[in-house]
Amino acid sequence: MKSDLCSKFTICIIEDDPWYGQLLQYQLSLNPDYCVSLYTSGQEFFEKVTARPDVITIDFSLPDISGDKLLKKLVSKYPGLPVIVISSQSKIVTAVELLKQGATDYLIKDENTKELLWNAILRVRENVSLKQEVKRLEQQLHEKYTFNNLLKGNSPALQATFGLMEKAAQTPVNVSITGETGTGKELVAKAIHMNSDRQKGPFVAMNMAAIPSELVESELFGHEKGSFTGAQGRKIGRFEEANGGTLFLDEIGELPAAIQSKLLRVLQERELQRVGGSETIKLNVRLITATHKNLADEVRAGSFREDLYYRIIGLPINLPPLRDRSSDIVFLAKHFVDDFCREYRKPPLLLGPGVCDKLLAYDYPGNVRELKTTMELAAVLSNGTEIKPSDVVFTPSARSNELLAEEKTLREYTRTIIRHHLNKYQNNVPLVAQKLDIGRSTIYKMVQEGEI
Ligand SMILES: Nc1ncnc2c1ncn2[C@@H]1O[C@H](COP(=O)(O)OP(=O)(O)OP(=O)(O)O)[C@@H](O)[C@H]1O
Repeated sequence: MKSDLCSKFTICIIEDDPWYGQLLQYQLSLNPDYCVSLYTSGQEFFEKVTARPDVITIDFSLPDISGDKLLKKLVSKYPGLPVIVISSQSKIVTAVELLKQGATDYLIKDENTKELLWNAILRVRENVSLKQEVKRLEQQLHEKYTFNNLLKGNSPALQATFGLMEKAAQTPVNVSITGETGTGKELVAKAIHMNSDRQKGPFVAMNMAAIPSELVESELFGHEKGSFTGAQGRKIGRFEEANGGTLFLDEIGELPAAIQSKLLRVLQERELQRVGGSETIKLNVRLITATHKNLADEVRAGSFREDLYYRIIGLPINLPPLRDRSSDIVFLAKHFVDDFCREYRKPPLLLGPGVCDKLLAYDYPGNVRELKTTMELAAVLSNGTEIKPSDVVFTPSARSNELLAEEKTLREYTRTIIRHHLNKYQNNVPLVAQKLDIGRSTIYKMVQEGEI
């Protein structure tokens, strides 16, 4: 690339006064990392230099071309190249004009020029290496956030999800993600954001179920000082925080009815007013929602607004539970163990005989999150070079503990379990009977008798 210059940091000086030019060349060449060449006119520079230098210094008053014209030519030939103008003119307006046109620095010719130029070039180098570092980090970030790198697994269901995520990343359409807890809904939302043209904007996540209902409105839309008791200062809401990026609303089914209409209005009008405020804030936010509920059922039951449902549904992505994508289970288990060993600098661990069978026999109510913690614990418990079945411990889920603590009769437990399955499988009685390994007639009878 730099064959006509050299492989070091290349500096071209364009200066018609040979004595002054040589002085600058000598001074800069004291740095062994620099390769400095001198040209006495713009014409000589363009004739001799074909490769892009790292920095150019130009004399403002050359005989063959004015400083501003030369600057324009250099900026258009080498976009982004640092150009330092050296001039005997100390007029501020000239300096400002040249800086506006793309000069990196403007130095006055006097007894301090050598030192000022030395420092200006050090700054340019610092800037160049910072830009390279940013580029490298951006590249790394991009690789880190590719779908394959974020979401591990080789099941056909996950591959199909990648196809939908690709479509979502390419367009600004709203996205709604459904799936049981721990299936990776937030990860999918983040991956879409990081692969969309909003990747440099913020990704803001808010879980509706985690916020007391009386605070949801102010969390989402912000508030002005004094707008309600306890509002001691202005608060910027999550919508405003996410401006220019993506807002991920988890557990959208929990959104209080009173706020649903305000959310609909904000989405339709793409602007909001903070609670207690009158200023209108324009929004440019991509919305991704998630829920483990069946929102269509919520609409039918009257607890979720139909118009809001159609507004947010956009591109639907369903993440199947982990137990229904068994080919991901062992793949993910291995991935989490490898990750854990790398992070804690432990030698790699194999999955020993019997581990895969044990992993595949379990039903993962907590999905990938549960598998992850189970495998991390297995890696901690393991004493040798492999994980044994006894290292894989499935902790009873909080849900089942809670359920047992209720101390119901067996009949009541049966009813609860059947009701849960009917809700989950949209009242598909044959499927529920098959899942629970009971006769369909048992279910029909309970329904008939009003027990369910
Ligand atoms: N395919 C996957 N590959 C790697 N890690 C995953 C995958 N799916 C989920 N995880 C991990 O599982 C955990 C749970 O994921 P996440 O929080 O995205 O799930 P969720 O569906 O949003 O859960 P919840 O409904 O409880 O909010 C996270 O640690 C996430 O990194």
